[in-house]
Formats: sequence, structure tokens, C-alpha cells
Amino acid sequence: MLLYALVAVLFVGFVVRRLSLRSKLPKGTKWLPGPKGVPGIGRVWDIPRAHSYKRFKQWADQFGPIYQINVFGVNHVWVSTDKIATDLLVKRGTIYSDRPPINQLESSKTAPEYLPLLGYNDVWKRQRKFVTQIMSQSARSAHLNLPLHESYQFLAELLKDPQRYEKLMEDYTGRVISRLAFGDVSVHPEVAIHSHGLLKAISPGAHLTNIIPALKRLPAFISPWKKEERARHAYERGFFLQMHKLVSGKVETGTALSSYMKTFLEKKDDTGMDDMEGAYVVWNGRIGGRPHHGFCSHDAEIDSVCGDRMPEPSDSPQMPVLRAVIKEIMRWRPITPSSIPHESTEDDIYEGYFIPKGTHVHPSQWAITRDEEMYPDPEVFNPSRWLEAKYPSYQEPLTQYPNIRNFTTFGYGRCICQGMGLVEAEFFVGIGGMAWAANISKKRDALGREIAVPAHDYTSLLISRPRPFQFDLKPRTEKREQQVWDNYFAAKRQEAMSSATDGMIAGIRDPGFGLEKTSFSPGEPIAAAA
Ligand code: HEM
Repeated sequence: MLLYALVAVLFVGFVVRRLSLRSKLPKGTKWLPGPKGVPGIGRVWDIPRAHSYKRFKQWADQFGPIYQINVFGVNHVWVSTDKIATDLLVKRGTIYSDRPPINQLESSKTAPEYLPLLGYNDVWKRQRKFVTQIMSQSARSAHLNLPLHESYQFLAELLKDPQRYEKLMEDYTGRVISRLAFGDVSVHPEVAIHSHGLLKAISPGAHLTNIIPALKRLPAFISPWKKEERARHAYERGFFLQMHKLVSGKVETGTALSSYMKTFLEKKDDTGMDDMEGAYVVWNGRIGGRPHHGFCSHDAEIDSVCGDRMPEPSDSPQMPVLRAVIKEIMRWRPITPSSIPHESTEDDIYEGYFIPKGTHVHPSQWAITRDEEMYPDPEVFNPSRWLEAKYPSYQEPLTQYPNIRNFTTFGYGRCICQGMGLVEAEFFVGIGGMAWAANISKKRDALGREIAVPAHDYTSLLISRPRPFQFDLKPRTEKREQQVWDNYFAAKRQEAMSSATDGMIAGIRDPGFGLEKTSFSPGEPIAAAA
């Protein structure tokens, strides 16, 4: 009872304060259109907790490609075309690069922990600078060839037990990032636990605090959300302390493998970060990257380019069809369909509409990837839209396009995703390897009828993934199946040998992740810096 009373008081106080702060409309401007709501709470009852991005798209169809909606006194602007997102978040990046707070976390905008959630401040600048440098170096070394190396294990396990695909895909990307971040593959199960914990904490649908900001003011002893978050955070912090200790011990004895953490420890004085901040920052990519589904035949290209060996990163210029399939998967079912919002730091006027300071701006990925002018028949999974000149999304030369770098699903502007190059490398060999090794088709029931794959049965956390579904997977030929296992055992042999020599695997000499190339300006996309 006391809890309800306190919540009510906090809520009313919060709403009154918000309303009193609401900016006046400057002369000659107008408010953006949008669904009307009740003063103070806006239209909150009309936003479903699951798949809310579909509701935001419906409102875009009704009110146009940019509209506003009030939720608990906060002005939210939803943007549904790539052009408007670019106009605001890229071209006016100086005032649209802050982040809204995540209320379930203690202080997401300033605490030096999660780079993708930081506000536009000095902590963000120093972390962005460091990550730009290590990711550029990582790209130059082809990420130590780890995406290819780890794909051998992924494919072997997938052929053996296809229905474990979700876990196997997560293990694949988890092994790559654990080796890259800490030089230690054995920690990937724990990395996965912390990734899931953080994903839940920051997802709007998972905690009421992320929807009703006033709940953050409840004292900890009566707030179930604060108790849960403190326990999660303490457990996660313990892990990073342990990783810091482990890697610094190995650096001292000269046994540390190349990793982002090792680079941080060697160059710590240049980064302006302390040990704990460094341990967090090297891990930041792990909340990205989730398995998706998509069936498509691209066997002809794979057979003609690769023959009896698996696709390798150097095949990329000759494999536009594989790249088109990957890009179409990301368009058709974007991984963060609601996007990661930005917050504006000054009042602004766009095409005569007033956007007050403090607005949360959402480049709605679900709507942008369904823009019919750019993507005719958007619900149709059609890789040809990237390969044939008759489609508006087509770009030449096909040795380079399509590619997923700077695609809308990685966000916009100064805080665009820094993992694009790594994701591209993992998808190319992971998805390419699957298509080379196996025939994947719909499963059939006892009467021989195809079992449909549900096209919309997705989870509703910030990162969206398809719920488990059935399919058939068979090796394409005995020879390829054998090749998959040969690759797997060769990779394991290499790992065993490398721990006895210079610690590097997959035959790559250690180029390190040094920081010598430091030309950087905050917000520079990773692709430009590389
Ligand atoms: C398919 C996988 C991934 C997707 C779809 C994705 C998407 C995104 C999006 C939408 C943002 C926010 C951009 C914005 O504010 O407009 C972001 C930020 C970020 N991503 Fe990713 N990401 C993925 C994987 C990764 C990986 C593997 C890494 C690192 C290894 C990574 C590192 C980051 C970082 C550091 C930021 C914050 C950048 C900043 O605030 O300056 N991401 N990502």
C-alpha cells in the first residue's frame, strides 16, 4: 500500500514538473503531428509492451514519416525514412548525439561502463576514441582471422546437431568476442550471461522503470527493480575485475595473447581510463549480434567461386549474392527494430516543425526498412533488390556493394555502431559457410507437408530474435561434410600448437592492436577510420 502511495506521489510530482518545463512554441513554427494523449502520460496505454515497433510504424503510416508522441511527459519523435534520420542525426549531429537515460541503470549517461548508452560527454569521447582505434587495428588484422577460425567449430557442431542452432550461433559470436576482448575463449559462457543480463536491464519491455521514469526515485529498500539491478551490476563488476586481474597477470608474465584488454593495459596512460573502465570498454560489443533466420538459395555463386572449400573473407568481391542475402536478412528483420534512441541537447526547427531540447529521437528501423519507395514490397524477402538495377536500393560496383557497413540497422551519426566491420566478417563466413556446407529447407510433418516457418514470432527485448523454429539441415555432399570436420580438427590442432608457441592462432602473425594510428575525431565512423 505504502509502495502504491509513494509511486502515485512521485508520479504526480514528476508530471507537474515536466509540464512546467515544456517549451513554448517559437513564433512561425508548429508542433509535429502525432497521436494525441492524456496530459502528462500521453498515449502510453496504446503502446504494446511486445513488438511496439509495429505500433510506431502504424502511426507513421497515419501521421507521416516524422511525428511526435508524449510518454509520461517526455517528447518522443519517431523518424521513418533514412533521409530524415540522416538530416537530423548525421547532418545536425552536434545537437542530436546525446542519449536518453536508461532508468533501470544507476546512471547510464555518465557511468564509464556501457559505451552505447553514454551521453554525449567526455567519458563517451575518450571511450569512442579508444574503441575506434582498437577496432581499426582489429579490422586491419582481419580480426586475427577469428571469425573464420571459430566458424569451423560452429559448422561442425551445426551439422552434428542442427536444432541447437540458437546456442551454437551465440557460442560462435561469443567465442570470437571473448578471444578478441580478453584473449581467452574459455570465458564466453559467462560473457553470454552478462550480455543477457544487460540486455534485459536496458529493454523498455522488461522493466516498468524503463517506461515510468518516476519509479527510479523510489528508495532502494522498497524498489524491486533497484534490488535486481544492484545484484546484476555487482555480479557483472566482479567478472570484469576478475578479467582485469587475469589478463594483467598474463601481461606481466609475457603469456597474454593479443586482445583489446592487453592493448588497453599496455597503452593505459594514453587512454585516460582506469582499469575498471578499460575492462568494460573492451567488452562493449557483446550486447550486439544475435542469430536470425532466412532461407535462400545462393548455391550457384558459392559453388562457382569456392568449389570444394568454404568461403573465406578474400572471396567477398566475387560474392555479391551472399552479401545481398546477408543485407536482406538485416533489412527484413532488423536486429534492433525499435532502434537505440538519441536525445537532443538544443531546441531545433526542422521543416517548420519545432523539436524541443530533450526530445528522444528514434530512427525507427522497422519503419525505415519498410519504406516502400526504397524497398518495394518490403515484407518480401528479396535479395535481388540489392543486385538488380531496377530496384531503388541497388548500388554499383557489385564487387563492393551490397555491404552492410553504415546500413540503417547500425544507427546514425556520431554514435553509429563500432562493430560493423566485425559483424560483417562474422556474417560473411558464418552464413556463407552454412550455405556452402548444407542444404537448409523447411521441415516436413509425418504426412510430408511443409511446416511453415513463422515470419513474425520474435522476442520483444531491445535486441529482437526469432523464437525457436524447425527446419531441416543436411550436408550438401559427403565430401563437404568431411571437409567441415577436417577444418574443425585442423583448427583445434592449430590452437593446441599456438599455445605452445607465440599464442596466435589460425596462422596469423601477431600484428597487435597498437594505437599508433591515432587520427580521429569524435563520431568518426569506424569504416572511415580504418
Ligand atoms: C548485428 C550486430 C549489431 C547491430 C545490429 C548493432 C547495432 C548498433 C546500433 C543501432 C547502435 C546505436 C547507433 C546509434 O546511436 O545510432 C550501436 C552502437 C554501438 N555498437 Fe553495435 N551493433 C551490432 C554489433 C556490435 C558489435 C559486434 C560491436 C563491437 C564489437 C558493437 C559495438 C557498438 C558500440 C561500441 C556502439 C556505441 C557507439 C557509440 O555510442 O559511440 N556493435 N550498435
